[in-house]
Amino acid sequence: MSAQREMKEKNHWKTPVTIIITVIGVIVIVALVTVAVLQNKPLLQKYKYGIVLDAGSSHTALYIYKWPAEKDNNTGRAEQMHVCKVKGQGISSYAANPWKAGESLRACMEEAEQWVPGKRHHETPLYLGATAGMRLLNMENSTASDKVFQAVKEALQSSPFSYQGARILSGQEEGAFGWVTVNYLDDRLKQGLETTGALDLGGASTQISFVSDNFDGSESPSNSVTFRLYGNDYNLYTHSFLCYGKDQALRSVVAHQTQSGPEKILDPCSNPGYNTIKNYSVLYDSPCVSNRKPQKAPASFHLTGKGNFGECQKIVRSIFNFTNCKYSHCSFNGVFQPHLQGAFGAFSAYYFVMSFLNLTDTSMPLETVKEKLTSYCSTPWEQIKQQHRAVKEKYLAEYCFSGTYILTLLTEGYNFTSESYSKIKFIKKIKGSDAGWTLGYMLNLTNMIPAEAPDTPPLPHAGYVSIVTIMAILLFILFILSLRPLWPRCSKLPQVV
Ligand SMILES: Nc1ncnc2c1ncn2[C@@H]1O[C@H](COP(=O)(O)OP(=O)(O)O)[C@@H](O)[C@H]1O
Ligand SMILES: [Ca+2]
Repeated sequence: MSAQREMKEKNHWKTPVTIIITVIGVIVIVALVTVAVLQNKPLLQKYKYGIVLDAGSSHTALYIYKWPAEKDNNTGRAEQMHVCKVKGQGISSYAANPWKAGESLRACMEEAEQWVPGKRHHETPLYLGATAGMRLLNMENSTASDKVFQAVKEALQSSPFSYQGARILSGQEEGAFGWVTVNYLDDRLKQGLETTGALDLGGASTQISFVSDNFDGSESPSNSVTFRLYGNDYNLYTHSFLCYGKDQALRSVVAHQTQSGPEKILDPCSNPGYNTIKNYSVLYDSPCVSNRKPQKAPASFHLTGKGNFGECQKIVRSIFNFTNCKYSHCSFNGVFQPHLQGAFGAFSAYYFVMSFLNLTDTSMPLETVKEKLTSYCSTPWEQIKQQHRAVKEKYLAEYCFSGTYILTLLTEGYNFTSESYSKIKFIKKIKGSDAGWTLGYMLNLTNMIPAEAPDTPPLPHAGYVSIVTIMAILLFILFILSLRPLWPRCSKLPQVV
C-alpha cells in the first residue's frame, strides 16, 4: 500500500516541470485570446452626420443622416436620424419677398444644431436641393429665383455646419437619386440584387425610374443614367414630368374646365356639396397652364363639387397626350419608356394619397380600386369633413382628384396593368428612413457608395476570436504532448494484486 501511495505522490501532473509548463501555457492562451479580442474589437461607435434640405414645391424638409464613422466606405449604412418640417410653403412661394425664404429655414437649422453633436458641426456637410417648384419659378422669373437662392444661401452659410451649396436638381437627378435611396436602404446595391423601380409624386413634377433589360440608353439617351456601384453597372431609365406633380396636374384639370372663362363650374373631381371661389389669375399663374388663360374671364369663378369618378377620370385623361410617339414605346407626351420591369416603390404623394384612401394594398384588383374611388368621390363633403376632422381641409378636398390622378397616371400614363400594378408598393419609409431623393443625393456627393465592392474581412469578429482560441488550445495540447519524453514513466506503476 505504501508503495502505491508513493507512486501516486509522484504523479507526473505534480512534477515542477509540468506545473511550470501548465502555468506558462495558460498564461499564453489567456494573453493570446485577450490580444485577439481587444485588438479586433469593433471600436466604440462614433458617428458622422450629413444634412440635406429638400426644397420641394409645396414645402421644405430638413433631413439629418448619420452613419458609423469608421466604416462609411463599406459596411456601415447611413440612416435618417431626424426630419424637421419647415413651417410655411415651399421656397418658390417667396418669389415676391425672397428674404423670407431664408428666414423660413432658421427654426429647422437651429433644431439641427441640437441633433448633431457640437464637436461635429463644422465637419457636417449641409446641402440644399430644390425641385420642380424652383424649376418652374426659374422658367417664369429667373431673377426672382436667383434672389430666393441668394437668401437661402445666406441663411445656410450662417449656420455652423459645412455648407456645400444650394441648387436646383435636374429632373434626371431627382429621379435617379430617389432610385438610389430606395435600393440602398433595401441593401439591394451592395448585394447586387435585382433592383426596385422608384415612383415619386411631388406637387409640381413626378418621376419614374427603373432598370429594364431592354433599355441600354441608345433609343433615348436623355432618359439614361449610368451608375457603377459596389462593382455592378446599372443602366437606369428615368424621366421627370414637369407639371405632372399632383398640384400642377390639378391646375391643368381645373384649367381644362375653365377654358371659356365661366363664372361657375361643376367639378366632378370634388365631393358633392364642396364649394369654393377661385381666382382666375391665381389659377393661371404657373407656366404649366399660363398659355391657356382665357382671354375674357371674370376675376374669379365658383367651383361646386359634383363627385363623379368616371367624369373626373375623363378630364384627367385629357391632360395626357397619347399621340405622336417617335420611339418604339412611349408613356405619354411623346416620352420614351421601355417595358416596365420588376417591383416598384411609390412614395411621397403616392403614399400620402393612397394611404388616406386605404388603397395601399396593391393585391386589390384595379376594378376594386375604381369602385372605392367612385364611392369616395361621391361621398358628400360634409360627411367627409366630419369623418376626418384631424386632416387638413386642403388635402381632404383634393383626395378624390388625387386618387383619380394616381390611378390614371399609373395605368394609362405609365401602362401598369393589373399584373404589374400588384408589384407596386406604396411606401413612406424604408427601415426608418424616408423614401425620397435626399439620401441618394447625399450618398453621391459624399462618395459614400464606392464604385467597386469593398474588401470585407473573410471572417466576422466572433468567428475570428473563436478560431484564435481553438488554435491556441490545440497548440498548447500539442506542446504538452511533445514534452512526453519528460513525463514520469507511468508504465512503471506497480500492479495491484
Ligand atoms: N398628408 C398629405 N396628404 C396629401 N398630400 C400631401 C400630404 N403631405 C404632402 N402632400 C403633397 O405631397 C406633394 C409633395 O410635393 P413636393 O415634394 O413639395 O413637390 P415637388 O417634389 O414637385 O417639388 C405635394 O403635392 C403635397 O401637397
Ligand atoms: Ca418632392
